[in-house]
Amino acid sequence: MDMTARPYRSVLYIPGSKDRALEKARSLPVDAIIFDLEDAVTPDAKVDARATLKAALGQGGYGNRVKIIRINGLDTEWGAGDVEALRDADADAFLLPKVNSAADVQALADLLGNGKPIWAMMETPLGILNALEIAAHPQLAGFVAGTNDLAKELNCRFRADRLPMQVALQTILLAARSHNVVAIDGVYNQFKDDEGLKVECDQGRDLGYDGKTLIHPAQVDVTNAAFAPSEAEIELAKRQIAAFEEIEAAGQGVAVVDGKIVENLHVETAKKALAKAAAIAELAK
Ligand SMILES: CC(C)(COP(=O)(O)OP(=O)(O)OC[C@H]1O[C@@H](n2cnc3c(N)ncnc32)[C@H](O)[C@@H]1OP(=O)(O)O)[C@@H](O)C(=O)NCCC(=O)NCCSC(=O)C[C@H](O)C(=O)O
Ligand SMILES: [Mg+2]
Repeated sequence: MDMTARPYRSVLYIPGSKDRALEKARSLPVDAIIFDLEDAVTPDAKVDARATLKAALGQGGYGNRVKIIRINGLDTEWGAGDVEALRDADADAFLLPKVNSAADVQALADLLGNGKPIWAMMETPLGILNALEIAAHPQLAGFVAGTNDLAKELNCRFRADRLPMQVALQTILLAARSHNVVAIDGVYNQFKDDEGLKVECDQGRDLGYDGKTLIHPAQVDVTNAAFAPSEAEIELAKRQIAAFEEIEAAGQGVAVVDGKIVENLHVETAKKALAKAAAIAELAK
């Protein structure tokens, strides 16, 4: 299931129980929203949150943002009820927490029964080790790294360079790219620290992630900028394409731009960057 043909720079979690946040998100320049029924909602608010969220989605106003509902795990007392209550809601995908295997994805697919795209939280050691089979599930369209749960499960420390997470982050990405699945990086918990957020965004972008999950509106601008092609990247892409076209017309296969070779594959990357910039500009209209 291909949901990759659009930007996912910023993916904001909104507690499904909070009217004010559900309202606020209608005006935020995020590419996608995760309407959360899991960790952002306390147990005593979980049942009521279903109706709150269904009403907000029914009311609409989220424009071209991708709408993803994160349900509670199917092994909890709320998971199946979440699906029952929201199966027909106006959402683009359902996000399942703590996915360990393709069988977990299939269990949600069976419950949904409507073929809706499924996204998986990648946040357990077993889930990471089974990333490839999870990505291969025909209904699976997106991965979200759950770096808080992963840190808890691994018993690793939070570090600015996320060294203990690298194997997991890269495994998620390898599996996603093997099966045309969207890959979104985990949250940055210190939501008032723009500098630290930028460092982590840049690392996620360097690794190849499509975007980052956010917990607060203050994180949107830094993230959108980090996951968009920069002016310099756009300018370079245009020069690479032009240079390659020129040498190709002369019957050659390798151009040189700024002292570096440019071959067919680099042109593909350059064209992708321009297409992404155009898609971002289109979203802003
Ligand atoms: C972190 C927060 C609890 C902070 O809330 P608060 O103190 O209310 O923030 P502000 O007063 O600064 O809010 C300013 C305005 O912005 C709105 N707001 C705040 N957060 C959001 C949001 N996420 N989406 C939309 N709007 C939001 C407030 O309503 C204020 O609006 P206004 O009144 O008009 O000025 C809070 O930000 C929060 O609850 N964030 C979400 C936390 C969350 O979703 N957690 C679960 C996801 S993270 C996770 O589970 C990761 C994964 O599973 C893993 O394992 O890693
Ligand atoms: Mg989690």
